[in-house]
This record gives sequence, C-alpha cells and structure tokens, in this order.
Amino acid sequence: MTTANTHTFDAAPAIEARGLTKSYGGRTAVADLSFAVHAGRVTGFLGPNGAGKSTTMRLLLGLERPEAGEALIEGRPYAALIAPMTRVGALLDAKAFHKGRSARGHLLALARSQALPDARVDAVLDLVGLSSVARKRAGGFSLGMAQRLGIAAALLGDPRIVLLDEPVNGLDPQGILWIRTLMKQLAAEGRAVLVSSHLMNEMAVTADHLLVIGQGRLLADCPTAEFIERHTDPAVYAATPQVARPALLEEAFMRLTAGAAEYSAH
Ligand SMILES: Nc1ncnc2c1ncn2[C@@H]1O[C@H](COP(=O)(O)OP(=O)(O)OP(=O)(O)O)[C@@H](O)[C@H]1O
Repeated sequence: MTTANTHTFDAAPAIEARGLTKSYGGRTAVADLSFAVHAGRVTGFLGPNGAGKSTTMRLLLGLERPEAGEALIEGRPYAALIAPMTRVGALLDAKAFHKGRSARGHLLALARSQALPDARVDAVLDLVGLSSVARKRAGGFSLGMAQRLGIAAALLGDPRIVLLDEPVNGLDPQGILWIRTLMKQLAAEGRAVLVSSHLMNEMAVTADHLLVIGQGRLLADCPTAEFIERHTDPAVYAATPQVARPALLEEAFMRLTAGAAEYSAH
C-alpha cells in the first residue's frame, strides 16, 4: 500500500542532518552541522581525531540528543521509524556483543528482538563469511572477526541505509578489500552507505562522495574526485596522471584539516 506520506519520505535524502549541535561539558563536539547523504553511493565521512564523526553517527541513530537541530533518516527522526533495523543498520563498536554468546546466538537474539526472520541470521553470517564459526563464542573472536560480526548485525534487517564507523579498523589487507567490495556492492544495490575512516587510500578508492568535518563543523561536502582536485596543490595535481590521483586524497585532506586537528605536536 502506498500513501502520500510514503511518497514524501521516499523523496527525502536517506540521511539528513539539519543544524546538528552537541556539546559535552561545555565543549562543542558537533556544531551546526548540516548535510545530506544519498542512496546509491558510498559517502566517506572524514575528519581528524575528535572531529565529531562518532558523535554525529550516534545523533543520527538517536543514541544522543542534540542541543539544537535534527537528524533524519528517510525524513523521520530515528525514534519515529517503524522496524528501524529494516531502515538503517549500523556498526559503531565492533566489540558490542555479549562475550559468552555464539555469533549465531548474538544475531538470533537481535533478530528476534526486532521480529526479523531467523533465516536472515544465516544469510548475513554467510554474507560476512562467518558461517563456519557461527557456533563459536564471539568473545574469542579476533578484531577482524568481530568487525565482520558487527557488519552482519548491521545488515540483519536488510536496511536501505548503512552506517559504518571505522569498519576497516584492525583488518588485514584481505579484510579491507572485502569491506571495500561489500560497501560498493551495497551502494550499487541502491543503498546509502555512510562510512567513517582514517585510511585515506582506502576512502579514495571506495567513497564516491566525501563529507569532511573538523572540530564539529562541515569543511567539505562534494564528490571525492572534486575534493582531491580542489584541495591538492595545483602543480602537483596537474603533474599527477589521472589514474594516480586517488593517492592525492591524503594530501588534500591534510591541507584542508591542518587547522582542525584536536591534538598536534609542536
Ligand atoms: N561521551 C562523551 N563524553 C565527553 N566527551 C565526548 C563524548 N563523546 C565524544 N566526546 C568528545 O567530543 C568530541 C568529538 O568526539 P568523536 O568521538 O565524535 O570524534 P571522532 O571524529 O569520532 O574521533 P575519532 O576519529 O578519534 O574516533 C571529542 O572532543 C571527544 O572527546
């Protein structure tokens, strides 16, 4: 059944932040942040340590309340979503599971709490390559396995929007390649993927679009190729063959965020 409302929400961006503001103990973590994240592409969320990326993700997921502004998922605040895991899936903290449970037990408990079919558990275990260890205690998992389990949990509800906070942290090259391929596949299926990372080379080849923040403020919101062109030394950019330009992202990022690092040595 379609309603006028459904149509309105489908037209909304997958994710929208409008004037989001949050501080802790008088210190601003996110300041008047506005952006939209669209379906069908991987959006990289970049910023130096302490820039406010995780805080923004928690605000989007309704885990924190903003002092001002609003965070919308397909046009609604997270708290107003019906069956939220079927709308948005997130990996925030890979180790956020009951250590004594098996991987399958953890996912089954999650699925049942959201009235999702048990069959989804086996589907996502297979998708992330954990089927063979599904009955093993998740507490004994390596960081790479825990990341995969966290991604399985994020995808459990087959959501149209996926938020991943540093999903490649601690992964070996094979794992990093796997996540890159998965994120591109999710976007190609028409989903919105918002991913934070400090690995510039990885973001350069994965993200179609970048949101860059520093000290809680939006510094850039544009396609990755445009970001590199705009923020690289023009002479270096011109001298670099097109195929090698993704490697310039790190330099572009450093130039843009030079004044926005939370800590720096002098
Ligand atoms: N629960 C909290 N209590 C107090 N301060 C917090 C809390 N969460 C975040 N902050 C502060 O808010 C700012 C933004 O932190 P946040 O973790 O969102 O940044 P980040 O961009 O995700 O950083 P990183 O790249 O290091 O993970 C930092 O100054 C951090 O110390």
